[in-house]
Amino acid sequence: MTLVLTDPGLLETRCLVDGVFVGEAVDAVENPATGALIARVPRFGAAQATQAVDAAAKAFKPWAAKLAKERSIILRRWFDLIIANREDLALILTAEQGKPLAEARGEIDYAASYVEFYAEEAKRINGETIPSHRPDARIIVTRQPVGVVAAITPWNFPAGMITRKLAPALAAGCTAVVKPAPETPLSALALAVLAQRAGIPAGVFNVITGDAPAIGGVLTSHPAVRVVGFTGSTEVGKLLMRQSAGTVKKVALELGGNAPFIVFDDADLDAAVEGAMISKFRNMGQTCVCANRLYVQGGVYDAFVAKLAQKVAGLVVGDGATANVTQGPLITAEAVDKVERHLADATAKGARVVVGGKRHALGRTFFEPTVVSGVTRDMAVAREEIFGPVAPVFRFETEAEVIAAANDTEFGLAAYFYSRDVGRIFRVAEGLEYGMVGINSGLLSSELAPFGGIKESGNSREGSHHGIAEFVDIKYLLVGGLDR
Ligand SMILES: NC(=O)c1ccc[n+]([C@@H]2O[C@H](COP(=O)([O-])OP(=O)(O)OC[C@H]3O[C@@H](n4cnc5c(N)ncnc54)[C@H](O)[C@@H]3O)[C@@H](O)[C@H]2O)c1
Ligand SMILES: O=C[C@H](O)CS(=O)(=O)O
Repeated sequence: MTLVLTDPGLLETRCLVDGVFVGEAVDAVENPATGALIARVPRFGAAQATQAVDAAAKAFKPWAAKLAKERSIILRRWFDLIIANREDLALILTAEQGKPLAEARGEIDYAASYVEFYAEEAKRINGETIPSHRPDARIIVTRQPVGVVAAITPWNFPAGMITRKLAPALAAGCTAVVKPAPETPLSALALAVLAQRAGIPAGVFNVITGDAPAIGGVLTSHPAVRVVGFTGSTEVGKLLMRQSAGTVKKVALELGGNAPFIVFDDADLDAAVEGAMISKFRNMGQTCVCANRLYVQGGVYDAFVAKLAQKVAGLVVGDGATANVTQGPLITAEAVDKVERHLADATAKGARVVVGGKRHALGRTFFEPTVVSGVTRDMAVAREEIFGPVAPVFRFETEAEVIAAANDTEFGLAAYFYSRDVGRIFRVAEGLEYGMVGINSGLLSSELAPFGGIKESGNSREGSHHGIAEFVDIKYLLVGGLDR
């Protein structure tokens, strides 16, 4: 399906370095639903990454010197332009990432909400005074922008993961170099076009595509880069952390997940099924906060599995650009292979496919939305991020048992549970070792809340006023001699 935009200028295929779109079209960007070539983007490497960082370093002081209100106005203009171009941005996103258009529109709204929020937060990066320990001196604490930020982002939310870093960074007065995922660079480049139109000055926001290890090598070692913001797999996050040690950079990590989704006997079962559907099947199961393990208490296990399977059977698989499609393709054929491996492992160890369970008749990167029951902790789906449309349902009997099972992972990003018992709600919420817990809800992401994980799911928070902390240095001023 040809990409027809109201503003063709948003299909930018060059990189943005120091306010100029540059680079030759080399690396293919393909539609995961059809395999069709959408565009080609530059294959930049270390040299161009260095140029981008140098441009960001040059732009830092003038950008930081602007009044907070001036940055706020420019960011608000960027927000207005994103909303005004929502449909084109959603079409680009669906074309390169595959999610249904309705979800892509939702992601553009979500991405824009961070720009809107931090356009306001820019004016509230306050300092403080602290009662002094000396009569002749005063203690002042200020918060100043760190400088150049490197942002490396994933393919599953190609717009939201950009603005969730860029908005607070720019609001704080930092400048940035963004390396988007090779599967989905066009959303980042379209956002860069709109950022330029909004008046974000040359060098403040740079986007480079190409050789990830070579670019990452520069972003994690260049002395001008103060913060490396990374959203992606835990494996790559650990690598970038190691590479950043040489120059003691702050590394803000948003990594993988393995979310438990727990349904107690006292839950509102229909609400739990609804929550499981959105938590599991949003973006075809390709989100870091997807329900990865569904634990259902014995008393409602069979009823829950039956209700869930009925809902899953009603999902419509197809090209995300087609109306009424609710499940698009997975991002690559390799992603389908991984899902197939997980299912084969589970069924070989005794799990039962209740609905779905195989590659979709559409072929290529399409997979049938699937529910498996009788799942046990020795199966790969209990330990690994599935990142596909498969809902493995475990049975449990007691509260203590399920909290222990839910915490039995190196990950700690999101967890969910359904109960209407207030004592249980507090016991389980406090017992779960996760950065975020959805209680009687399968969706918890908002720009108003601190998004992030613990353990090997990451160490940073994005969104809310907490999201600024990654991009400012706290400076302590002792003002003495006040008695002379
Ligand atoms: N915690 C969160 O907020 C969050 C959000 C979205 C995705 N994720 C996680 O991201 C993963 C899926 O995304 P993905 O497949 O793009 O992850 P990935 O780690 O493979 O890639 C993420 C980014 O890192 C880049 N990259 C890969 N190797 C690199 C290297 N050696 N040097 C520099 N950059 C490198 C990639 O090009 C991409 O831009 C999942 O694990 C998912 O859970 C987490
Ligand atoms: O995949 C990770 C994203 O952070 C998902 S969400 O849209 O923020 O929930």
